Formats: sequence, structure tokens, C-alpha cells
Amino acid sequence: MFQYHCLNPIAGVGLANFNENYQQTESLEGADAVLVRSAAMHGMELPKSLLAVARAGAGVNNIPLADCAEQGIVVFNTPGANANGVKELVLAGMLLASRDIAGGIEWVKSDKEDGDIAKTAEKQKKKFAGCEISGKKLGIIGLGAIGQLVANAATHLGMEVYGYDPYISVDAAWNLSRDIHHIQNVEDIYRNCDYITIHVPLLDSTKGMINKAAIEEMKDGVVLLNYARDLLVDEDAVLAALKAGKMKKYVTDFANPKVVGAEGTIVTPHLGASTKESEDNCAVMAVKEIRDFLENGNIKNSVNFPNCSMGVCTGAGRVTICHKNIPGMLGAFTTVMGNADVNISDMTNKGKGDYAYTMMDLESEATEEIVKALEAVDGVLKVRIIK
Ligand SMILES: NC(=O)c1ccc[n+]([C@@H]2O[C@H](COP(=O)([O-])OP(=O)(O)OC[C@H]3O[C@@H](n4cnc5c(N)ncnc54)[C@H](O)[C@@H]3O)[C@@H](O)[C@H]2O)c1
Ligand SMILES: O=C(O)[C@H](O)COP(=O)(O)O
Repeated sequence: MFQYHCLNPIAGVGLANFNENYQQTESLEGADAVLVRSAAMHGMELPKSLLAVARAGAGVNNIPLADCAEQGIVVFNTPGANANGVKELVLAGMLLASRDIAGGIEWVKSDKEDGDIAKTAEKQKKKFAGCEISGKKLGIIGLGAIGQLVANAATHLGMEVYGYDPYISVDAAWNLSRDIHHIQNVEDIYRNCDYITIHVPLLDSTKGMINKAAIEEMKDGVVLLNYARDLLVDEDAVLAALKAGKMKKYVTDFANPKVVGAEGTIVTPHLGASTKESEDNCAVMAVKEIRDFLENGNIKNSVNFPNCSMGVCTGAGRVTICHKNIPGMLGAFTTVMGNADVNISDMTNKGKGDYAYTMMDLESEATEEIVKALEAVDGVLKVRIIK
């Protein structure tokens, strides 16, 4: 029986895919797997039992990835599962920044006692006039799951789209419309675009990337959209640019005391992935990843260990090893098996950055003695008997 714990509410349609061999626990203690959305896991003491964390979503900046890796805990996310939800909100954000829809709605509410409101509205409407997005230039920084959907949708709305992503995946490149201009230098986006939207992960290398210097390069009257993470943007510089009339609007999905209520900001409460469809997609994918990992040892969509799969074990035994990505590991593992007189029928080893993963199918059952001998190898982080 496997135990799992949810640090945030996770859609029932996903959890329903756990079968009778799984039990949800009230606390983290004793859990084999954790499902999480945006709950902050930094500083959280993780139980020895924990094997996997699945982020039902994209951003993993709330999870201590390296600490988890050091403890042999595999962290997954659900790439693309909520991308359409975010794309639709980005389109809404561009429209909200272009037409004073929110101001118009507020004015109508404030005038609700006016029996002649239809006539008054005709006089007042010029206050809420705006511009259209068709024909405007949109710059997209980050062409992953979300960026590519925004890019393609914006071209269909008549925008001229410029995309920048030096690390674009082959799949994302294939999915992009041929109408999108490929930009090699992010400054070209800053200098030319009327709307700029950012869709990159929050990493040490991306933190504060939209800074004062970047904003100074931007066109006067630019609209900046941030549905990625607030710390990507120097919001003091944004507020100064809004005050100076350099920036027209800052549309952000991340409410914080700095931006809420500030003139020129449009702030939503982290709603990007809060749709039934996105929540369901993320939960279904997260549960699938956890089950395949716990039951078969396979890794798909991990952010701190390599993807590695050997399907379902048809042999007598299977062991998996989370370990450091250093020389000599495979030799040490095969020596352990040789010393135990166990024949390896199949084996896969994959590395990713500082960490690696090895799966071995055996012609006899894996024993606790084998596990102990593998655990004693320098650089080994976690050994599991799958079968
Ligand atoms: N508002 C929300 O509710 C919401 C929902 C989902 C995701 N997000 C945020 O959006 C981010 C992106 O999500 P995604 O699903 O598109 O992720 P993704 O991993 O599919 O795409 C990220 C893209 O950014 C690119 N990139 C990385 N560093 C870059 C840089 N310096 N310059 C340009 N491109 C760079 C990568 O190559 C990749 O293509 C997530 O990390 C998360 O923080 C927010
Ligand atoms: O990174 C993500 O997937 C989003 O920010 C969504 O976060 P949420 O699952 O807490 O809504």
C-alpha cells in the first residue's frame, strides 16, 4: 500500500486514478508521494519515507529541487497541462490593458440608480475608449508550452508576433506558426513591441530579468504582461515607468502589496491555471507520473532527475537507484550484483546535471542485502526494490 499526501487541493478526477493500493494521508509523515500546487515547500522537513513530489502545474520555484535530489526524492511537474488556461488569461490581459473594460463596468455599477442610464452611458463612454490589439506588435519572451500558444493565438487575432527563446525545444519550434518572427536578441523585442509578455521559469538566471535597463529600452506606452512569476520583474522599476508615463499598463497575475492598487496596474490573484480544465489536466498527469514511478520505477517529466523508463518489469526483480552523476557508479553497481551472484537482464542509466538514475532488471529477486550493498556505494542517494 502506498501513501500519498496533498499539500494543496488536487482535482478529484486525478486522485480518482489512484487505485485500491493507494491511501491518502492527513499528514506528510509516512507519505511515499506528495502532490502540490503552489504551497511553499522550502524549509519543510520531508519525511524519510518520501520518494516523489508531483507539482500539479508548471512552476517549481516553490520546491527545494536540489535538497530533494540530495535525499533521492524525485520531483515531477506537469508540462503544458495548464498552458491553455494561462494563454486564455494572457489574451484577456491584453484586452483589459487595451480597452478600459474594468473602468467601464465599474462606472455602470456606480450609476445603477440612474433611471436614464442608457442615455448617460452614451455621453460617458468616451472616457473608457481604448485601442485594438490587431495590427500591434507583441513580443513573447519564452516560447515553451504557454509562450507558443500565446504566439499562435495572437497571430490569429491579427497581431504581429515576435518570439525570443534561446533554449526553445524542437517540439515548441515545430508548433509555432510560420508567421512568428524569430528574435535572436531580446533587445529587439524591447525596442519594437507594443505589448511584451514573459513566459519563462523563475530561476537564478531569470530573476529580475525585466529590470530598469530593459524597461528603458522599451517603446513609450508599452504594455507589460507577467503571468509567469513576480520576481522576474523589477516591480519598483515598473511602477516608476508607469508613473512617468513610459509604460501604459502592467498586467500581472501576482498580487503583492507593491502592485495592488498602484496606478496603471491590472492585477489578478494567480488565476492563470485556475480553470476546471487545467486543474483536471494537471491532476491527471501528476497522478499518472507518481503511479508509474512508484509502481515501475519509471521517471517521466522530472525536474531534478533524468527521464528514464524500462516499462513494466517482466523479469524476476527490479531495483532503481538515484545517485550522483559521477564516474564509476555503473561499475560499482554491477560489481555489487556480481558479488551477490545476481545476473542483470536489462539496465538503463541516465544522467541530468549533477544527478543520475539507474534501473536494473534482474534474473532473480532483489534482496535487502543487495540494497544495503548498493546504498554503501559512495554517491548513492536512494535505492528502491520495485519487484
Ligand atoms: N500564472 C499562472 O497561473 C501560471 C501557470 C503556469 C505557468 N506559470 C509560469 O509560467 C512559466 C512558464 O510556463 P510554461 O508551461 O510555458 O513552461 P515551459 O517550461 O514550457 O516554457 C518555458 C520556456 O522558457 C524558456 N526560457 C528559459 N529561460 C529563458 C530566457 N532567459 N529567455 C527566454 N526564454 C527562456 C525555455 O526555453 C522554455 O521554452 C512557469 O515556469 C511558471 O512560472 C504561471
Ligand atoms: O506554475 C504554475 O503551474 C502556475 O503558477 C499555477 O499555479 P497553481 O497551481 O498554484 O495555480
